[in-house]
Amino acid sequence: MPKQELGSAQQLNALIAILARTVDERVDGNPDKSYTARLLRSGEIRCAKKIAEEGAEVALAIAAESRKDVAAETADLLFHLLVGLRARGVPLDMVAEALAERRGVSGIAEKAARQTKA
Ligand SMILES: N=c1c2ncn([C@@H]3O[C@H](COP(=O)(O)OP(=O)(O)OP(=O)(O)O)[C@@H](O)[C@H]3O)c2ncn1[C@@H]1O[C@H](COP(=O)(O)O)[C@@H](O)[C@H]1O
Repeated sequence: MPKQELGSAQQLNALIAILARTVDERVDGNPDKSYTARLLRSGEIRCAKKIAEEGAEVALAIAAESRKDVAAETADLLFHLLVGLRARGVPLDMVAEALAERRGVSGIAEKAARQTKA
């Protein structure tokens, strides 16, 4: 399988930024006309349930469906994650910070450090 291209990640990054802005704009949107506005209006628990549902769909797609289905389900999940983050008032900066803090730290080393502390 070819390695992930940096250009593809940058394209996804740009699209996520645009989508996050759209989600922001929908906070005061009309729930009769906007799915995002409706979901935001329905509260954090509803957003959380949608994320769980979409996450399970990604998992099923990865296990047993086509690559195209995996990509489509992942797009659904990313959208619902953005809505859930907005519903909880978690800015993308905070997620970026959490990811940046882990950069270069192996998951194996991180788990070992946690087990030493316990
Ligand atoms: N990326 C998305 C996106 N991905 C998925 N969805 C919607 O998410 C919904 C949930 O998917 P499901 O398969 O679970 O459908 P469902 O069972 O009918 O949903 P529920 O009744 O359980 O909520 C569907 O209605 C999809 O259309 C999206 N809706 C909107 N966007 C983006 O958000 C923008 C703003 O959309 P509106 O807020 O609707 O104007 C759009 O232009 C898109 O760019």
